[in-house]
Amino acid sequence: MIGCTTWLHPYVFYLGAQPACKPANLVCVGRILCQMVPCGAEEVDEAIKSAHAAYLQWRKMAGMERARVICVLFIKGQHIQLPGGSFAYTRREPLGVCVGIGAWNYPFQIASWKSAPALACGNAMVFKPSPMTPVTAVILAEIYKEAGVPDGLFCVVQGGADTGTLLCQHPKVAKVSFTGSVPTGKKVMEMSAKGVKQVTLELGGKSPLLIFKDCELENAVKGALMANFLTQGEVCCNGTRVYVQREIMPQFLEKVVKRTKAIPVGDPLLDGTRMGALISKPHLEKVLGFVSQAKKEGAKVLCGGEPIVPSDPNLKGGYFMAPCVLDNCRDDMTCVKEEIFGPVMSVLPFDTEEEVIGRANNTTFGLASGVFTRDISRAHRVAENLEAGTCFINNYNISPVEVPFGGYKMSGFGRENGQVTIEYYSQLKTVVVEMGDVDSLF
Ligand SMILES: NC(=O)c1ccc[n+]([C@@H]2O[C@H](COP(=O)([O-])OP(=O)(O)OC[C@H]3O[C@@H](n4cnc5c(N)ncnc54)[C@H](O)[C@@H]3O)[C@@H](O)[C@H]2O)c1
Ligand SMILES: NCCCC=O
Repeated sequence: MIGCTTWLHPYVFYLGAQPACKPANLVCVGRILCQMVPCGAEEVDEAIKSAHAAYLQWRKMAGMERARVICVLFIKGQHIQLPGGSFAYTRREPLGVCVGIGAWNYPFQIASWKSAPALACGNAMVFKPSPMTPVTAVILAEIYKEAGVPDGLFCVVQGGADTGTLLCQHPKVAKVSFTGSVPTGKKVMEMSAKGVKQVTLELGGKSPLLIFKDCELENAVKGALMANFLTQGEVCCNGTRVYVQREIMPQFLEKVVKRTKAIPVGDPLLDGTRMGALISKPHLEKVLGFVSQAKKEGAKVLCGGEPIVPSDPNLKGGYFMAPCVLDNCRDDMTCVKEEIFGPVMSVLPFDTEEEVIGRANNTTFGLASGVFTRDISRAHRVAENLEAGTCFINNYNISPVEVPFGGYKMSGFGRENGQVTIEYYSQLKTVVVEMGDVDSLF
């Protein structure tokens, strides 16, 4: 299998174990979508070697040539004039074989956000999806192959922590781009440090959303729902700490609860559905555990927070829950401090701008943030003062690929998307050119 675009060990992957079933259904109702055996040291080594062989050809191609198969961003160096007509220039060169390790919540998007800029900059990539979502990275490999990406340049290896460890420790790997939780991110950074490999870390969050009394309330309510319930709340940058200025709290809660109760939960392949099942039974139990803990600590459940069985008998056994709004929250509660990664919104009152900024920043995370206000000066002042990699003004969870995305503090470093990504998938070579004689001291 060396040299193929998709790294599929014959014993690794059984796609379509139940071909009559729709994938989303299979995930929803807990039936088997596919089975796989994790890649071990031998397969990981073969995948990296095949990626390296492809890289040696790919790196020599001009951007225009690579653009025939992948839409290449403008990659350019600088010209620097020196005394006496001499000059220097810089070249942006690829790093080599990059590793991508993905989380389960946005499996196709994560694989694309990492591999597309990596390949565009002239690198190869070996990608390991989460064992919870092994399929879509393979589909991406097939798309690349169809587009003309050379064999071996984008390889998919399957597996969990052990396979991820082998990838991070492999001496031929130049960079690891990781998306996942903070504890795993720390391990990835530690392993990469031993080999002095570059790292990008896209980690978890507990982002604040600030709603001022001068906001357009309907938009703020819609924004709060987008910030909490998109993709069942399994979104790293969700604004799950919703700070609402005290004067508008009653109206806000009434509207937010009414809309939350009306969210259609069920089969995500149906047009009318707005929320599907959570990723797994243990994850559902973990999210429900956060709701129980919140109640014990004094929060009031205004709606949701319990498992639900949709009326469609095909969905029985799926990991569905009713989206939840928690009132009476305080900053010291577990539901306000920890990432829940499910459809649970914690609402907290505030009085002044200064106070709420201090509270919003009082966290080790710093992935995203949001503010709803009609006051343009306040909006930009708040955006400047919030310690987060993104601040959404009068909306939430907008992530087009043209716009850089990434964290502050323990939410990670490095950026994905936008022109700046080039800096994270290339290295700068300086070439100094002497136009006169050598002025030697010796
Ligand atoms: N910032 C972002 O862009 C972003 C995007 C999506 C998800 N996330 C975060 O991801 C988390 C949820 O995803 P998860 O549960 O899959 O995270 P996770 O950390 O458990 O796993 C992420 C990936 O790391 C692999 N892995 C586990 N142990 C490893 C090890 N020791 N060495 C190398 N690889 C290892 C896993 O197999 C998986 O592929 C949440 O915290 C969420 O906020 C962040
Ligand atoms: N909006 C992109 C979020 C990816 C993280 O979960």
